[in-house]
Amino acid sequence: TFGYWKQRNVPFVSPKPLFGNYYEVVSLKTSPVACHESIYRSFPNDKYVGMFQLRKPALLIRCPEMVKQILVKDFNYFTDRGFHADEDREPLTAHLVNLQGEKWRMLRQKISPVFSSGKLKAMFPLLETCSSQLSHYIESALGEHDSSLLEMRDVMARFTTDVIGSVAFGLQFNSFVEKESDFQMMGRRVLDSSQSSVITKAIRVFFPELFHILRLRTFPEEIQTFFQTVIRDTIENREKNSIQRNDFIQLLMQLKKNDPDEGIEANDLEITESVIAAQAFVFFMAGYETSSTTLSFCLYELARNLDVQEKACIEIKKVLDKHGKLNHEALMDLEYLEMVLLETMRKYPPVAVLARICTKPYIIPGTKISIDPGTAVAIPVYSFHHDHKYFPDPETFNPEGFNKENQEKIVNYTYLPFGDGPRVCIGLRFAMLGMKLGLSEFLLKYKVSRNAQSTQNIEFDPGSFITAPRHGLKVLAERRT
Ligand code: HEM
Repeated sequence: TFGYWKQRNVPFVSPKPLFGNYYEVVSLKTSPVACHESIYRSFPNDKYVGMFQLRKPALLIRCPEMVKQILVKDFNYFTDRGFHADEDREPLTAHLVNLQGEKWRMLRQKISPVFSSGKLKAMFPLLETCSSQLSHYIESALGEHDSSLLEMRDVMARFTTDVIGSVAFGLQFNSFVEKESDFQMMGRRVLDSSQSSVITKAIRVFFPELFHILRLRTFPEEIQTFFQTVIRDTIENREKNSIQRNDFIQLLMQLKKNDPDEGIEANDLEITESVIAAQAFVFFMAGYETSSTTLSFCLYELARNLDVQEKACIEIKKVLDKHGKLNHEALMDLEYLEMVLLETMRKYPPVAVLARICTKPYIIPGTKISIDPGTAVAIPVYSFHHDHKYFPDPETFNPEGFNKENQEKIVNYTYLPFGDGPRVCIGLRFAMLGMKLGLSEFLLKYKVSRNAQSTQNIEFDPGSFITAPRHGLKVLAERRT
């Protein structure tokens, strides 16, 4: 196995027996972000580098043109991520992120209209409720005090749990009131970053046959039962009582009934209750941590860059004056806040590496190098975002990098927080909308800054598959006067 790249004359990183180049990751000594970053930096003159994800050969891409080739032009050779769904034993894993080939294509085609701008606009009132709960919470956390040290990862996790719970599951979670709801607890268990969980996930991705033989589970059975029961009860309740609500569940139920709603194309895929449960589940899994870490990284940076914070706040007030409230149209006008969010995801892309797997024999364009089906491809988003070649002064937080003039200068396929091509994040617009709403609600009323107890430096969590701070993000919050 370890001769794979040598035989092909591809530069590669020397692997360790059994663990390949992932020993440090699996033993939680380093984060996946740091591991890929170190490989990316060790080969400054190469377009791609061979590596081994445990025993599986993988190609780490260093050249934007090749990124385009893989994500877009030659997508037909790289349709899957190499993650696995086991519909029979673990129906909750049969979701958009994991599904492969034709099944993924049909589902994506059916589900895409659910995220259209018209549908998102109709969902907006549900988001508004969550954002007003956010400011009630901050208000009570501040109480009589002028300022208070807040753990922003926790605050924003509550906000995004409420947002996604409301639109994906049709439930009011009240995460700001309850200490920890069953839902939050289940979510936390799914995202468990302990070593045993990391090892199980690694076996699932890199040794799917072994995973199956050992009858391992992606997560405990009660989690499966919990999410399925929540969806079943919601669907039953809505059908029985003819309840209509502008949320994802409603739209997915419409697909189940095969309602000929505008934009929804017919294909052979049957939308069952189990399919709905898996999608609602993945909207939560894919949307919750990504959005909440982005919001907390953003507030951490705003606490360090007070000029940026003031500029963002002035814009929010101006837009509020123009529209009378922070409605859907107002959020569309928040151009500077959008730049702030784009810069946050440049510095801290939640998904640090995009995964693809070669699905049919492929020759790297312009070479004679052949790649076999099953070979993994890793696109190191974090490393592109931190490469001086593409982003001058990458460690400085500077939203101006995304003003109209500078945005045009960004080299294509070097800025990829939501991925690209047919498998680009389906929740992109929804995520931007929710994050803008949470941030503008917050910044309108509160200021963030630093003191000796606030987080000074960020260390990434080695057990997390997304770019997350290891010890939370504390900032000082105070009321605006
Ligand atoms: C800041 C927030 C978010 C970020 C940074 C983010 C990022 C990403 C990235 C990088 C991918 C992989 C794209 C690729 O492989 O090319 C992805 C896929 C996906 N995301 Fe997001 N995401 C966010 C929020 C959301 C939300 C809110 C939802 C749902 C409500 C969502 C649902 C999905 C789904 C279903 C996929 C799989 C798409 C497919 O394979 O067809 N994401 N996301």
